[in-house]
Amino acid sequence: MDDDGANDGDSGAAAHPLAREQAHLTASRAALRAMREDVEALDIRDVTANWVNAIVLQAQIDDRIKALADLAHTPLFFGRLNYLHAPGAELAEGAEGEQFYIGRRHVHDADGDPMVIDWRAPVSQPFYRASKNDPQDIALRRRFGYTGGELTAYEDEHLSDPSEAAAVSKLLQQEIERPRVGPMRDIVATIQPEQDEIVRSGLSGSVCVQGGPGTGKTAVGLHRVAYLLYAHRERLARTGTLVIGPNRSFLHYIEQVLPALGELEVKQATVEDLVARDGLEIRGADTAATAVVKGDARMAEVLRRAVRSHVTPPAEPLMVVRGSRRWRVPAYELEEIVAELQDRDIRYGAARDALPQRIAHTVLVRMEQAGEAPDDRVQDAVARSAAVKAAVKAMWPAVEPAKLVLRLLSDARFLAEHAAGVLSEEEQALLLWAKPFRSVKSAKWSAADLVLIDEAADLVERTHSLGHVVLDEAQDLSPMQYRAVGRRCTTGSATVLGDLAQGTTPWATRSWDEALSHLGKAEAVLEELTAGFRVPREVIAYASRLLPSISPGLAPVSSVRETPGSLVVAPAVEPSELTAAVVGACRDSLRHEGSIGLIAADARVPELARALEEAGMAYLSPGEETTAFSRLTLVPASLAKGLEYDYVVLDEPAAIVSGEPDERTGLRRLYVCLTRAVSGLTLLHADPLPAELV
Ligand SMILES: Nc1ncnc2c1ncn2[C@@H]1O[C@H](COP(=O)(O)OP(=O)(O)OP(=O)(O)O)[C@@H](O)[C@H]1O
Repeated sequence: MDDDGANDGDSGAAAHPLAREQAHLTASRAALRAMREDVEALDIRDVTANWVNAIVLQAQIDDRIKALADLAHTPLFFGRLNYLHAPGAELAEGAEGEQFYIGRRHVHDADGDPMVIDWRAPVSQPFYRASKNDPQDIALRRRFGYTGGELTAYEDEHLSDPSEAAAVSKLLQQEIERPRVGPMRDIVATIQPEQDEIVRSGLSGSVCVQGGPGTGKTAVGLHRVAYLLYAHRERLARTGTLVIGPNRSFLHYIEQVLPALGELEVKQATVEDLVARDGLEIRGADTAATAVVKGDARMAEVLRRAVRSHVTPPAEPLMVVRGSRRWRVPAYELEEIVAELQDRDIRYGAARDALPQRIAHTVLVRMEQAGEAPDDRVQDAVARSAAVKAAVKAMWPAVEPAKLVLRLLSDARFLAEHAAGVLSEEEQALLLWAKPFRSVKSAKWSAADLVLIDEAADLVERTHSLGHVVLDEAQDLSPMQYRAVGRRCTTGSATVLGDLAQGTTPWATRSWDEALSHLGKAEAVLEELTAGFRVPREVIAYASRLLPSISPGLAPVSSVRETPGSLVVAPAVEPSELTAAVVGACRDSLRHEGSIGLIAADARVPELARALEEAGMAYLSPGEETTAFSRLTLVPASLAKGLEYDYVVLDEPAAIVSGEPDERTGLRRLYVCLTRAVSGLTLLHADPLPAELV
């Protein structure tokens, strides 16, 4: 057999393929070390003009050194491709094939020849996409297996050999099934073809991915950012990228993935972070009914009208005095200027800034007509004169966004004036505070209020737009929140990830078309992921019983994990015995390798926390990293979304359902909780299980 035929064997013989691959790994590591040493040896004393430059340059060098680190437990390369012909070369008869090792980052030798190719490079793409049906000029695809940082196995596919049957890769399966501990990790070695298409889709277009639990949406979103930064590094360094997730614990859970891929610059935030304003804290909460109205896209029209209502046509002519002369601009001319600015598609604040010069220009025209020869300085002086300033203030006063929203929520007449024909009287009543607040500072703003203020702020002054935004768990956003995210990528593109069946807010997304239009990305391409990488087949089948009630029409996930015995539904116990039974189930689960999540209705969490403490079992909060000391996390149902654990113990499903304002939301919350397990789910209950599950 040749180089590519044999599989495992002893690495003693230098000629053995495995030994040769190990030697390439050793050489690549040495080359990476040399690259790092080159950077470390840079002496910037002579090239920087001042200390600011020096600090900036040194920071860049430090980042580069960090990026060149060789992490002992992350394989430097995980695959190899042998092309039939040299890629890019004319596919002429006799053109030579080439061989590439695919890894997390580019490594070259002292001559600059590549030893490892970045997974994001175009030549790496067939590693993810080529198949027997479409070999993409690949003769051999080799996957490497590692044990504790050592290269110990490999597996070959001869994609262009018609005599070899297509087979499921064992190494791939093992990698997918590796137990989970700690934060989320990257999936560069095993990105699937349908995922890769999303990861590598172009920067100019937006993509929306509908996918059931565990289909890799979050993973795909993060790898897409890494890919875009590789393919469009300069542009995105200028314009910026952002990943938006539902809450802090989720962001903690995913925050390691991009740095592990060498990308340190990507910001992560919640929607609340985006709309946060200095000096305004969230101290209030809305009822569901009020929050629904505040999150409705029609609020944008109410705000638009309210902002524009500040423009008042002039009642009197304007008189500007210069030296011994007085210049008069009649009211109708001022009105024309105002009308012209109102018709233009510019922000309220920008129009206000333009107004003094417009008025001054009119005065200048008059001066010229009278035979004077005023220059730009005269125009500036007129624009800055007290008379013009006063006129501008009267016609186009400054609008403070928070004050405007304060007034809308406190002043029934002001609200009615701008909501007439847009919101019903009942809806207006829901918006008004029972006891109005006096000032922006003392008001108990809710999360939805800050989104309204953000919308108002954008009417006054254009929000800064980024180059690319990834929006995860999008299904929970209100239309007004979609707008808030959308204005942060007006000039860029977006990747929207979500699952309609996991929407647990009263305003949850009903259709992606609708959501994308609120986001301002109606042209986004809708993709669907259906292969599940997290939840074992038995467990996802059980959870999918809820689908007809929570999201009719959505196809169930088909799991790639065959784990017999992964689902245990314990018989009902007496209510007084439930907590003890749950603690016992946690103890049993801890006998397995990996992380354990105890998920319970929020209201049950304090009691379970006490019981765990009494039993002497240490536990973590969601998003906290598992340690040698504790692998058990106590998860309130409201924070379970997006997270995963090897083994999940699920406490009292009926309480999770009844913990939500309505039954559909309750069942959706339960669906989220049922789909967090990678290897096993144990369900304990005293109350009857929801009928939909039985
Ligand atoms: N191609 C893959 N190879 C290996 N593991 C994968 C692959 N795709 C996804 N996974 C793993 O499957 C798990 C679920 O992925 P992820 O959290 O991205 O799913 P999701 O669709 O966002 O789920 P949810 O809807 O529950 O938030 C993660 O552990 C992820 O690393």
